[in-house]
Amino acid sequence: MDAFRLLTRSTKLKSISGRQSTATPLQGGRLPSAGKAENPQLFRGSSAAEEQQQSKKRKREEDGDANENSDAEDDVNLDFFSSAKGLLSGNAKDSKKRPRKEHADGQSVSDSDSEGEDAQVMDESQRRSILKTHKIKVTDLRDLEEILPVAKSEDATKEKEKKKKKKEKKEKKEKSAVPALTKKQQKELRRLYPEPLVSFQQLRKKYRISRRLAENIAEQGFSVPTEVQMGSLPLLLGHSPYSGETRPAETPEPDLAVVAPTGSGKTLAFMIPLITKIVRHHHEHPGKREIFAVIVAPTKELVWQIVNEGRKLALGTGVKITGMKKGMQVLERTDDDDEPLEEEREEDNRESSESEDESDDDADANANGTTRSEKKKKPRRKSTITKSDILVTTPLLLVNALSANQTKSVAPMPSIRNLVLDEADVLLDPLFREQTTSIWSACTNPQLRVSMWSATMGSSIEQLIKSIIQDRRTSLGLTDKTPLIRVVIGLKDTAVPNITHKLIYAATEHGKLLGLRQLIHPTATIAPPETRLRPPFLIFTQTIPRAVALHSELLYDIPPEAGGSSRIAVLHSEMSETRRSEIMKGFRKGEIWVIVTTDLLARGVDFRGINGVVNYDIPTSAAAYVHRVGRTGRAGREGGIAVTFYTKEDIPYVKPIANMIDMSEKLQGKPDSERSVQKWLLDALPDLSKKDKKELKRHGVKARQASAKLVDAKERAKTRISTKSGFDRRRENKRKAAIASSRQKKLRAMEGSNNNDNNSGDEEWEGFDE
Ligand SMILES: Nc1ncnc2c1ncn2[C@@H]1O[C@H](COP(=O)(O)OP(=O)(O)OP(=O)(O)O)[C@@H](O)[C@H]1O
Repeated sequence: MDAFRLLTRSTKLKSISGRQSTATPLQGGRLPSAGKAENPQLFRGSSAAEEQQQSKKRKREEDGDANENSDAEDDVNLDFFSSAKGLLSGNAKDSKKRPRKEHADGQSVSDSDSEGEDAQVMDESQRRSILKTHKIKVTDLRDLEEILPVAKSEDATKEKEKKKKKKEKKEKKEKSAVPALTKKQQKELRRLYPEPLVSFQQLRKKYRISRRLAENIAEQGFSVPTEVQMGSLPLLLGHSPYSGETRPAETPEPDLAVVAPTGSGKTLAFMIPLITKIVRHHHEHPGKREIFAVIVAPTKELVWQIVNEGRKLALGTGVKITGMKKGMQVLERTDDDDEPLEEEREEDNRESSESEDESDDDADANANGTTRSEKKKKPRRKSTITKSDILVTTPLLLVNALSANQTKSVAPMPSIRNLVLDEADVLLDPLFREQTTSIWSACTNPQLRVSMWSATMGSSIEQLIKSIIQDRRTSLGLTDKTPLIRVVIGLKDTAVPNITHKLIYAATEHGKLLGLRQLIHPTATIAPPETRLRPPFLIFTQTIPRAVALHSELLYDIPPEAGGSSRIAVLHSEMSETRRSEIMKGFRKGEIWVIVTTDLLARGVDFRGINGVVNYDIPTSAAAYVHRVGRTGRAGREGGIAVTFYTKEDIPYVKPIANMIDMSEKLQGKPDSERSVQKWLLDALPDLSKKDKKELKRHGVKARQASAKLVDAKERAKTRISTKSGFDRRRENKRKAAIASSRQKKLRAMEGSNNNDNNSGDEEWEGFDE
């Protein structure tokens, strides 16, 4: 027997996330592309189901004394608010008072449920323990006054007794009730411990999702829910955050803000509840089809990915999911303003054939029993009012559709009950904010629920969300108090914990190119093994011209016997939809190995087995770093690497990235000596002022900006992506110009001779070209 194994039998090489110590990506079997991830969960001790069993066992052993919870947070003494707290978070103290009742509740549910263990209700210590193990944190974001209805109503009664004499005093009293709590107490008051989803079987047994949907989930090979699914599905499917009990009819579905790592399965987490709700809606209103939910995503690539994922889940459930296209009509209008221009109609037809999903059936064509070719022949107004259940769109496409290409005010969409903002922080960023809020306010249904999802969400975004919700309530005159709940998985705004980070100083632009070549060439011996890249991988640049230039530099770097230039592609927003879609397909099929791109592919796009990400140009914010590198290490896959190059020009901007890498490695439990960012470097890098951060986010590193006006010629020369000398480049440019002018001449000469042949005689003959 291997002596080392024997010695280490009982030793777990544990990192902070409870994972086994990671080996280098060179060990082929551990590459993200090596196959299916064993477990998609990022934070785990044992599986959630095991955890539930262990927890039950512990509980039995403790013989009803489950209240001796070791969780430090339980020690908070909140006598003053005991009734409200018990109602809201059901804390340990409160459960001490009501163990029998909770037990009795759990019993009654399991008694009435014939489907066994999965349908049983967990007690609070179990819920806390599982949520803690999986780093799921649920918080009520409402104002404390709203969270404390009991305390408030008691106050109100007292005031009534005093016959409303001291109105000012009362307000003072109400206000001072909150500051009386310490920050810790307030925090604990906001914390919720909803029952997590421990297995996908529970979806059917406990939350009564449709049989077909459950089958579709299983067919896709999803066996264990990820943390974001564990935490958010019960909230959205009808489990009350206030206790372990099934949500009473009067408890509304909350608005939800979810911050969970990249690749952690957020799409599934918002799709399952939507499909479930719509299936129920169809059941209650047979024959009625209207747009029930809108999902907004920032790029077309992400829109079509969501459509495709959604369609796989909705197969056979009767739920229709449509991707928004230019010129598509989503509302019935009585005026003629929506009649599209001829070119729009053409574009619409073109996009239909370009969508990533070949089976992209137009909702109306299906509803009318017509084929796509028949549809094309018909006038558009009669055939394209979308009768889909879920519409997936970019903000601009929908705003244009609702405002007759921004010639009218945005029309309301009262049928929408659910609005999902995927990559919510970017949708609420100034770039998209106006469009997103227009869509939000167009959803006038009083029962609208909004859910917002991203791997990063700053506190300013949370504040913005709260104020939008409040403004909407005021403008629609709504009195409901739908809670806004936040679910955070792991540490907020950090990179996914299962990838290796490398920050490499390349000094100059030329140095970056050399560095990249060393990474790509499998035969290069100078490349350190842990930073050698295995395809498929993505390379990010700051601008479109830089992506194009880098692509043409790398075109011949992959040997012909391995497929040569066909293996590498460039993808950016100025390319045609068809080409973009072809490249995405080619990459997914494994025909293309490397994509050089801009931040267009930084968010949301899911290529399951990407082995690495190269930040050829540094990302423009820490959040952008999190999203870019999150294209690898999806669904818990280990072994992905993220390489970031920086040059002299980047030094003033690189600190937020270096900090982010350092924090991620700390969380991974890497010792100081193995960190890719050494402490001396962190100390030496200059801090970035708020203003500079903003500027960087908006325009990127100045020297690389696409706009010629902003950068002088000398600076631009420094950041040019090319290995050719100035002399060679000038010579080549001259040669290209000579060829072009000769072609022109020939063309003109041919046109001249044609005209002569036709006896048109309009143009002067310029003689033969030599
Ligand atoms: N329970 C699960 N088990 C295994 N794989 C899963 C599970 N849920 C989702 N996945 C897979 O995980 C991958 C990432 O999912 P998804 O694209 O929804 O991530 P995300 O959280 O939206 O990421 P991003 O923040 O980058 O948008 C997908 O390939 C998806 O099929």
